[in-house]
Amino acid sequence: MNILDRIVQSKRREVDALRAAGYYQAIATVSPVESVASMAESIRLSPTGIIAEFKRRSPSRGLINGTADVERTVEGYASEGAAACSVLTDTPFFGGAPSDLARASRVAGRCRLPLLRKDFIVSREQILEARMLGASSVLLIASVLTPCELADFAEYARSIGLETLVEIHASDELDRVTGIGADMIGVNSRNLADMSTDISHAMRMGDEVAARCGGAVIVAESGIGSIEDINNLRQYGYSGFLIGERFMRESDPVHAFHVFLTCS
Ligand SMILES: O=C(O)c1ccccc1NCC(=O)[C@H](O)[C@H](O)COP(=O)(O)O
Repeated sequence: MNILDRIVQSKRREVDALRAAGYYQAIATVSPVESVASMAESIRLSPTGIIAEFKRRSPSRGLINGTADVERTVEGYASEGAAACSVLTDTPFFGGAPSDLARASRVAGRCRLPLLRKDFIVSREQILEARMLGASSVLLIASVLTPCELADFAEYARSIGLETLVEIHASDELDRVTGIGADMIGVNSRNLADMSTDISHAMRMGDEVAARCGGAVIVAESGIGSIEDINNLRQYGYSGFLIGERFMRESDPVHAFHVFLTCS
């Protein structure tokens, strides 16, 4: 069992427990946070295309940043030119929480910054929760969902005003994601079998994804470390760039973002 299988197994248990405790019924009665701008459109119009991620820890790196404040970081990412922010809401593996998304959405709403709920979605309830907490999009990971679940979750997200970033790693997953109306297709350069990250993986897949994406925004995910990486990825059809560790590993992620844009 690789790390993704372990995370998804744990997530299914977590969702079952929350359902049994009546949590999802309770949040369905709350008024949703006003929805913010389209993430796909924001990436298309953005000079940077960067989706800056708030990630405290990860299975591959352990603790990355135990002190950064989510509101201050999201506000700073927005003012430095991020096209969108990704907020990890998984607790056991990434040290995040749904409350991080709620806090991020307070500042994101003010600066019209789209937020991605970055989690391991295995049920419609998590998608509704994302909407209630102020996300404008959710991540759907193709390899952990059946074709029916993938199509159903994409349709459900759309029906409640959320966009989808549908993630693949290998080109044989492309067949499953074309035709479900994904707003964005992400290619994750992290190999979850051995945790290695190599952005040339995204480069190799770029042309094929671009040819078959049906107009979706194409996002390169993981392992991006410099503006040069971004410029290289752009040559292969990418216009969105999901970056976490490069910023979060510094004590001041906003300053790291600024330096990345101006000095790398
Ligand atoms: O980051 C991990 O170790 C990880 C392990 C298992 C599943 C997912 C994982 N990461 C999620 C991501 O996709 C990244 O947070 C995101 O692409 C940003 O990557 P990076 O810039 O390399 O932090």
